[in-house]
Amino acid sequence: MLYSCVGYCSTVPSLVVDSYRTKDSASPGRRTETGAAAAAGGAGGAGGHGGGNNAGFVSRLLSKPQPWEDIESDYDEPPVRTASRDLLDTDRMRFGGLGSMSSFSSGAGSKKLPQAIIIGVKKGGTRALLEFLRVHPDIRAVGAEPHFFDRNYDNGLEWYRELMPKTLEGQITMEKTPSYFVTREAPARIAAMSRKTKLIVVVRDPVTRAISDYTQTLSKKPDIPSFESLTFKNRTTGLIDTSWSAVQIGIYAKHLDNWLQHFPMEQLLFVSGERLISDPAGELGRVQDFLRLKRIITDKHFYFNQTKGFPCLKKAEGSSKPHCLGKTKGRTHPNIHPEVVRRLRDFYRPFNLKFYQMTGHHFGWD
Ligand SMILES: Nc1ncnc2c1ncn2[C@@H]1O[C@H](COP(=O)(O)OS(=O)(=O)O)[C@@H](OP(=O)(O)O)[C@H]1O
Repeated sequence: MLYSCVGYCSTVPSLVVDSYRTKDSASPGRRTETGAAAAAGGAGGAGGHGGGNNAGFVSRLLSKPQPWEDIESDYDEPPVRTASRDLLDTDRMRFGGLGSMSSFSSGAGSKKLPQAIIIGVKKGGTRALLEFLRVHPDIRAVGAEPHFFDRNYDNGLEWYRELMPKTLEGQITMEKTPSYFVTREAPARIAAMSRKTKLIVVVRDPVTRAISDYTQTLSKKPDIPSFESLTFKNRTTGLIDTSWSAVQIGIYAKHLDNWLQHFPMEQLLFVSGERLISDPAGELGRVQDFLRLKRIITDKHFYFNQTKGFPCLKKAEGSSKPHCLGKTKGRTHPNIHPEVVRRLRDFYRPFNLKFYQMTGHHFGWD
């Protein structure tokens, strides 16, 4: 199945470069990224904490108001273009994944708005989670990222519903668009669709996540400045540049606070990106419970592929063949100087602690 990204592929990366222009392009000075991707403890679910006082806490930790609107969403995933209704058939054909195709061609069932959405985080492991979930017979998901609640909202809910695969009674419709988690308008928009929507967030150590994010951009724009020069506002004082999206996305407590203004914590599930790699069946068990589905996806569905270095499916949905994610998932990260990693860890520590407190779960990043 071929994807295209009309209207985004060309414009989105240039936004990234714009944000780099003010930056120094000093040499990378890369050595090793330390402490990254360490397997964390489990993941959090309902914690019952409201978002009331968190904004004050987070803003005290940040030196200035953040330009949330500028967060770059340069994903690997094929986005759905801003489409008029007559483009929908083409879009349907591009929604890779046998699930959407088989639902489409079978003609059975009807299209429904999603009852559950993977809202983030970028580079957290969102594709792996969705691909694994699609194995479940009671889940039907869109392959591409609709970006409805951030970029395509003006197309209206009917446009969005049309993108969905057909489902039968009792089946859950899902999509994933990782940029929702950092989109200020997304919580209110999703709540306006349905206050009952279940929200899943795959979170990953924010330092590793930032490096992964940078690695992705580097793969597309090899001339960008070094990770180090983008990380600091002032290298000598060690002041972190929180306006750089790779840094900003990892301030999970701040983004979560925005969601808690519109959804109770019980409707959010936090999946550990680290555990999704070290124990995919365990995390999938939690997700199936959260979605009130029978635990059908178990450790029998996974094997560890030594070449890939990640868990893969023994049989992909609608296929009898083993399936690993593509080569844009599980890239080799550049070595980052340990001092830079340490500074970033120090920066994120209070936000991480706040996030653990809010979710009622310790993710083990510190
Ligand atoms: N099973 C499996 N196979 C391959 N990759 C896996 C898997 N599980 C989690 N991951 C991690 O997923 C990271 C990419 O995250 P996302 O899919 O959320 O990226 S994106 O935001 O949609 O671009 C990707 O990040 P990088 O390693 O930095 O490439 C992987 O570490």
